[in-house]
Amino acid sequence: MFTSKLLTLVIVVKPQQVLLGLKKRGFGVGRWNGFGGKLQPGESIEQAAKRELWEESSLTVDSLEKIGNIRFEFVGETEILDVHIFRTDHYHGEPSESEEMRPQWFDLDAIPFDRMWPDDIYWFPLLLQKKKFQACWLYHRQNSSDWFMGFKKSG
Ligand SMILES: CCc1c(NC)nc(N)nc1N1CCCCC1
Repeated sequence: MFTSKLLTLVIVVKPQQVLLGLKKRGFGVGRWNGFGGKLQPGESIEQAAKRELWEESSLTVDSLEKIGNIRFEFVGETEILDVHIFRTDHYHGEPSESEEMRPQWFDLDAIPFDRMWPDDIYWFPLLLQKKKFQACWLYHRQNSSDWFMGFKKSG
């Protein structure tokens, strides 16, 4: 019996750079990623995305563009992560470090894919080209830390 957990992910883009945060604790610690997390009761996905962006980077946005959806299944686990991905090119404020994340701007030709989740290299180019995408990934542990990843037929 599978359950799915809704998660948000916001990628902030400016003409030649993308904003990523270094996860300082918890799930995905040590990886650079967009800003996001879980929904709170009564929140829409977009409201949660804006709240998480504010909490993790101090940025606020007027609008978010829904650009993708990726479902992650982890072999041996019954909870599927259903990640709704947003892009924004307009934001207010300056990125500042939070307890969760240390924000940093990266040139588009220097995105640290080797220190991000392994699936990102497949969909970041689509996000940067403003192409919408859907994906299903199957992860399974090869040893204590590494994750092997394969495409999983959607559905
Ligand atoms: C684990 C799912 C995941 C992932 N692949 C595995 N890749 C990226 N970039 N972000 C992810 N989330 C984004 C929502 C918050 C949890 C981590």
